[in-house]
Amino acid sequence: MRTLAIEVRDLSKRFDTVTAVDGISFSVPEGSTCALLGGNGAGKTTTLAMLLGLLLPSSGSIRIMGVDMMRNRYPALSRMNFTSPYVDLPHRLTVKQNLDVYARLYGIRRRAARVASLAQRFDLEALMGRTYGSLSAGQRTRVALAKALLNEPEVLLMDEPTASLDPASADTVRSLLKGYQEKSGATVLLASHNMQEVERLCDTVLMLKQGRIVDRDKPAMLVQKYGRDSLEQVFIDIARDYDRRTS
Ligand SMILES: Nc1ncnc2c1ncn2[C@@H]1O[C@H](COP(=O)(O)OP(=O)(O)OP(=O)(O)O)[C@@H](O)[C@H]1O
Repeated sequence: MRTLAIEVRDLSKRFDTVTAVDGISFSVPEGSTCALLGGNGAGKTTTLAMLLGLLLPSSGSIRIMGVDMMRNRYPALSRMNFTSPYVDLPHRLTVKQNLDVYARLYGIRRRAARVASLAQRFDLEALMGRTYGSLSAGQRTRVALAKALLNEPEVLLMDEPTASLDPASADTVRSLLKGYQEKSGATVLLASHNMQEVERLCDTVLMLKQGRIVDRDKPAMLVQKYGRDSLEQVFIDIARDYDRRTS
């Protein structure tokens, strides 16, 4: 049996009157890629933020690489990384300075070589001297992705990794992510609204609705189960409360 890289049990998050995440349980086996899908406000970002320790859960447990994240997440954090449109990099530092600072923070050996190699992979070489704050949204996304791979994470959490990228850049980034995942054997959990991305990258899908997991399976199995041609149609069915038993 494969080792579980991520194990979430009965996880909930309440904000005053809103229950953003409502008792979800799931696990992600080591080396696999799992998608969190759901409409706006379904609880994807809140779930990822709790996994990263940015938000304290109201209840439940999280284990990442066997580490109880509620007790002491530090042994796991150095082996993880993340991208999120809600967490910015320092605007006044150049791209090169940003990557260098994070490489120091992560204690990377042979920093210059690692930064140069990621800059080349993410097509950042021409941007290295520019301040991060002066970049376009898509350029910032590429920098954030390079930053996320600096420490060669074993677990990668990604919130909308290609949201602001043009189709060609998004395609390149997906290939890079898939290549990294296959080469390193990393475990990836990503939230996305892009169904083609999910079908291409993910082994399993967790369908979230109003903070609950309403379905879970391999992308192809979901398409088959709902009698549809694509994951996009399944997503719309679930969002609109389609009852497959009556079809
Ligand atoms: N800090 C907060 N205070 C109050 N409510 C919050 C807070 N953060 C999130 N929520 C609420 O929790 C619910 C889940 O939000 P979350 O951002 O996790 O959804 P999401 O699935 O990531 O949505 P989207 O696809 O729109 O990014 C929403 O109803 C949201 O309004």
